[in-house]
Formats: sequence, structure tokens, C-alpha cells
Amino acid sequence: MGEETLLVGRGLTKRYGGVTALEDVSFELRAGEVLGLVGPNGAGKTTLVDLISGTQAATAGELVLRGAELSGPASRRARAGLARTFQYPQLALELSVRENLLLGRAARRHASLWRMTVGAFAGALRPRVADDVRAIRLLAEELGIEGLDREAGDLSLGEQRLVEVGRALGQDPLVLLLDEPFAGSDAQGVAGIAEVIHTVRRRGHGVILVDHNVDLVARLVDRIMLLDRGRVAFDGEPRECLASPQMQQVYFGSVDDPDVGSETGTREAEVEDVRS
Ligand SMILES: Nc1ncnc2c1ncn2[C@@H]1O[C@H](COP(=O)(O)OP(=O)(O)OP(=O)(O)O)[C@@H](O)[C@H]1O
Repeated sequence: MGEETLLVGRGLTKRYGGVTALEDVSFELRAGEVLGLVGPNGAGKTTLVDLISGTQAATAGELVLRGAELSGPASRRARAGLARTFQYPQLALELSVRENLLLGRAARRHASLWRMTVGAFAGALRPRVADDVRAIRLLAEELGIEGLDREAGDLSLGEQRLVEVGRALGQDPLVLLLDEPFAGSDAQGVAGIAEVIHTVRRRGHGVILVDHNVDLVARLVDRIMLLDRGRVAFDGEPRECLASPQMQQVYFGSVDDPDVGSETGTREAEVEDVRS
């Protein structure tokens, strides 16, 4: 793991009217690091991912990516090196798997879908298309994505997730934000997504992985940040996090129950069982 600081968040706060979704959250993601973000429903995990990706504007706080302020709309942040997936995959359902993956390759180069469309019509993309198509064939092989000509709308939820994660990897992100990527995935999907996480780490870039499955997260990440009601309850080594009183308190409301494993084991079984 590299020591270089990749992304810093300071004092991030988000209020929706009277609801405080996130309160004074600070964190650091180092180059080559995978940070797990866990916490019960409503803890603020998706809100944090939204604030980082620019999907939502922060009420307060700042973000710094490789020493430069990270701000503005999601498209600008994508060009700066951020890629994300959503809790509910957001593919262009009428396009093929190949075309969806191509969108990822193009997103880093173009300011917006609008400019991308104009660019495509103007022929600006043409010289790169052959390279992109080749790269996508390799990417699909690596992740176990089959049937590149299928319409995205015909895919199962798990397949859509894998394509969305593949599309995000195609952006060659400095920071990849994955919001519950395993839900609805079968074993092959989980393996493909884990491969993406390892690839980003090997490149010396960073991943923030949100998931309910604490056990699975603990096996894939270098560090875990536990959120509880919008605040950071724990930030440290996965094993220490699993054994921490904060973990017991947040998930069970008691520090006496030592059996976090059985709870997370149940969730893992859900991942295995939800075949799509
Ligand atoms: N658009 C919104 N308007 C009002 N409140 C919101 C909005 N989005 C999120 N919230 C609230 O902010 C809090 C944090 O929500 P968030 O979705 O970030 O939690 P989460 O940890 O991702 O939960 P889950 O695991 O269920 O996805 C919750 O209380 C939620 O109801």
C-alpha cells in the first residue's frame, strides 16, 4: 500500500431540511488503499458517496483529491478521476452491454454526456473507438461479462451491477466509489467485482466500498470506517473494527453480544442466495 494521500474529506456535513444525514465526517484515503464504509440503514453511507461524487452538494465541508480541491458537478469530478456505481445500477438500458462499457471509457475524456454526444457526431471519438472496443473485450473477459451485444435492459440485476462496475473501471478512476455492489450478485459477480477492486488497488488508486455485509467488506478492504447516524463511530483496521465495542453498539445496541460474525455470516449467505 502506498503512503501518498489520495483523497481527503474534512468536516463533511449534509442536511436535508431538518434531517442531518451526515455530520462533520472527516476521512483520508491513501493511494492503493481500499476503504470499507459500513453502518446500519440510514447511517449516511450513500450520502457520503453522493457528496464525494458530486451527486449531492454538501451543506459544509471540503474534499481534496491529490492536493487539489474537488468540487463542482459530478461530470467535472469524473474528469478529475472519480467514478461511482449506484445502489440501483444506472445503465443506459436501451443500449448494449458493449455500448454501456464504451460510455465509461469516454466519460473521463468528455465534460458531459452532451459534449460526448456532440463529439461522437462530430467524429471526435472515431479514432479511439477501435482501441476502446479492444479494451472492452479484454475488460469483459477479465470480469466474466458475457454477451456484449445484449441489451442492458435484458440483464439480471447482478449482471447489470457487474457491467456498471466494469464501466466505472473503464474510466480508470483515481478513486472508485462502489455503493453496495454485491447485492443481487451471484458468486461469479462477486468474484468479478472483487477483481475490479484489486485492479484499482494494484494501479495505486483508491476504492471506497459501501456494503451491509461487514464480513465480506472486512476481507476486501485495508481499513473500515463505521458510520452511525451520520457520524464516524470507528475508523481503523478491519479486524479491530469487527471486534470493537463501537461495532457491537451500532449493530446490536449492546457491547455484551460478542457474535458479530453470525450476523455478518447471515448477510453473506444472503449474497450467496440471491441468484439472479
Ligand atoms: N433526499 C433526502 N431527503 C431527506 N432525507 C434524506 C435524503 N437522502 C437521505 N436522507 C436521510 O439521510 C440519512 C442517511 O441516509 P443514507 O441513504 O445516506 O444512509 P445509508 O447508510 O446509505 O442507508 P442504507 O444502508 O439504507 O442505504 C437517512 O436518515 C435518510 O433518511
